[in-house]
Amino acid sequence: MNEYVEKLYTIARQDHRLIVGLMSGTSLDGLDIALCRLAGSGRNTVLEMLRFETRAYSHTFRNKIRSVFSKRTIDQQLLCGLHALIGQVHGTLVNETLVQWGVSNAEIDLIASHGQTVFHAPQSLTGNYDYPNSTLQIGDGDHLAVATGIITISDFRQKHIAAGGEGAPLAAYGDYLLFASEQETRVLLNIGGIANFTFLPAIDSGRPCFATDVGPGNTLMDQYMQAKLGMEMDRDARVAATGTISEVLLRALLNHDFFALPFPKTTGPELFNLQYLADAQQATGTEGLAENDVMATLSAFSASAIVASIQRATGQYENLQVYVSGGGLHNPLLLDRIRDGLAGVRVSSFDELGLLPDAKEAALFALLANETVAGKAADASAVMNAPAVCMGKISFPK
Ligand SMILES: Nc1ncnc2c1ncn2[C@@H]1O[C@H](COP(=O)(O)OP(=O)(O)OP(=O)(O)O)[C@@H](O)[C@H]1O
Ligand SMILES: CC(=O)N[C@H]1[C@@H]2OC[C@@H](O2)[C@@H](O)[C@@H]1O[C@H](C)C(=O)O
Repeated sequence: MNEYVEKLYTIARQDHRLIVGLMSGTSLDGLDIALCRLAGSGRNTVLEMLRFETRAYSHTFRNKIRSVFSKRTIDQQLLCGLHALIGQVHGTLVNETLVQWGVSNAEIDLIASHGQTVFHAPQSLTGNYDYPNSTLQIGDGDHLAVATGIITISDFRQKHIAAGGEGAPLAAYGDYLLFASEQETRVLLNIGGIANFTFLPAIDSGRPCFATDVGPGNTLMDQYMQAKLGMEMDRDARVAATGTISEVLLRALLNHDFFALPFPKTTGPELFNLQYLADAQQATGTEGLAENDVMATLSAFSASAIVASIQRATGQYENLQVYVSGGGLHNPLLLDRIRDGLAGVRVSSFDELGLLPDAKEAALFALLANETVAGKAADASAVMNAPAVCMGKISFPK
């Protein structure tokens, strides 16, 4: 028998597993690395985060990814090269981080690698029904397995699509398994490049859970800051806070069919990009708006889309509790606007649920790998659009 088949069998039967979850999101800021201890599976899963670190990408590496990221026309040689390069870089970052933590590779049971999304193309976005829903994450898992000597599970989104989904948001599974409460109705809002939330009505209510993308989180603000001001982000909303919202531009930004689509739905920077902003500015004659006013408006755009979606999903619910994770949690202006828009609803940081907000998505992929080796496919069947599948492909180190 292949030694790794036997090893995987042993790992699957352990009462707990040490899994390194990896996430590189749409912000391209770096690789989130979460060392998690997972016991059990399904609704009995206990996830404990032991270590977490974001390893920032170098400027050069980030720009290499940007050369193909969410673009419809690209150089295929670059895409091919990046598929291998990202796998290698992630392998090196995991090795370095484990050394830094004083953890040996042999102690780790599995790596769970999301990879880098370079294009997301649900039919609802492309309008082209000759092709199925599709999404592409690169950074091949074989490179991670060989570089680290650790069995690696990667490329989680394809099975979701094969089973009828859009490949996202996969947060639905972990959010439901770990955080659905018997009595409390919860919205778990993640504000990354794209904002998404999981709606978890109290289990006792018997109502369906679902996870959906909402629209832009930080991506438009980041893209604008990079293009116009040469900065990676509007740290602490210093620029947006000095601007004035253009109501006419805000209305134009919010006027897109995506916002009227029923839940659950997904999107990406393929739609929410600088062209989207330029079109709205042109339609409203606001091309001359000062940069801080544009930033104030983009911040209001993200906040309004988030508030409207949460209200639409939860309208009739009382005692609603919103828990926020993702980089947008660190943007005070954005958070204030969301709180103002959701007046009467408790909006707090995700760490109230016992998990570091910045680490949530990386930990989620550790949980998905745990389900794949030790769970049952049907474990999240209470969630709408969460097909009962085990996700990810398994790479052996040899
Ligand atoms: N102090 C801060 N002030 C303002 N914005 C911040 C701050 N810290 C982080 N952010 C925002 O958060 C972003 C990173 O968020 P995060 O790491 O959650 O994104 P991601 O995981 O790449 O996205 P996604 O979930 O869409 O894949 C940054 O690009 C920035 O826009
Ligand atoms: C295709 C893709 O990479 N989508 C990401 C992205 O970032 C946020 C949002 O858009 C979400 O749908 C998803 O990631 C999270 C981890 C998810 O699948 O739940």
